[in-house]
Amino acid sequence: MLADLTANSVADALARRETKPLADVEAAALARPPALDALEALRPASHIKIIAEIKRSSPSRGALAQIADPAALARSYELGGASAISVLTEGRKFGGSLADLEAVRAAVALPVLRKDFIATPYQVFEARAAGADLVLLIVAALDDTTLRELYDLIVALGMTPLIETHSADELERAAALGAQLIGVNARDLSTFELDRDLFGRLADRFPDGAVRVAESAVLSPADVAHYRASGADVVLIGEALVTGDPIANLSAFLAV
Ligand SMILES: O=C(O)c1ccccc1NCC(=O)[C@H](O)[C@H](O)COP(=O)(O)O
Repeated sequence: MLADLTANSVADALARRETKPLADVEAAALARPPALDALEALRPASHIKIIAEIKRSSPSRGALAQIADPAALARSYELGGASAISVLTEGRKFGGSLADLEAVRAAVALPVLRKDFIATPYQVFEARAAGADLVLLIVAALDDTTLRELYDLIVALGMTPLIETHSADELERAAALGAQLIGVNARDLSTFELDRDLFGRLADRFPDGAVRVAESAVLSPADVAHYRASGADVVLIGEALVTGDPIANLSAFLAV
């Protein structure tokens, strides 16, 4: 499933490239004001930090929320105390787009993450051209050569890579990159199974100094407290924020 999601995202990017050649997207990326310092925004603090996600639907849960105005939702997230915004830009299964990312970028002063199945430099340039400050790279979807190439390109463009893992081996590959922002996704992206204890089992394998992000499966303040007690600096939350009152939920999650 992860392989299909990635192949589809790459195919969609190739189709966009027909009308927007790489040189144009690269020029647009370089013309953007500098990316915001996401590492500073997410650095460990005395309280948990939250990356709040714009997520309309997903392969595991189907339709979640219409989100007619992603910019308005992002403003609510900012008002509610989120430290960064994640925008799912994949169109087929998540109902997202680069237009969502651009709208969110224009609406908030927080760092914005492009969350997609990134496997080509073109997609990285697209992210910067749309105003992203962070780009997700999923270790399980990439060989080491591609992972290194994309990681270096994200950094060269002034953005921060968020390196997503789901096992001890993948954490080692993230550490070998020199990654400073590393996530453990509780969701197995092939089976969709959720394991809220995975983060805790891997927490002591993060490289020294890396910001530790627990991704997925937060439905209640107790889930945030569980991740925090296991060593998370940051949690990334989608479903619980798009299906409830975002400001009230953020407030409850930040109070743990
Ligand atoms: O959410 C899914 O079903 C999914 C399936 C396959 C690949 C990726 C998927 N989601 C991306 C994410 O990692 C989540 O949107 C994100 O971590 C937030 O998760 P949640 O709070 O559980 O909505």
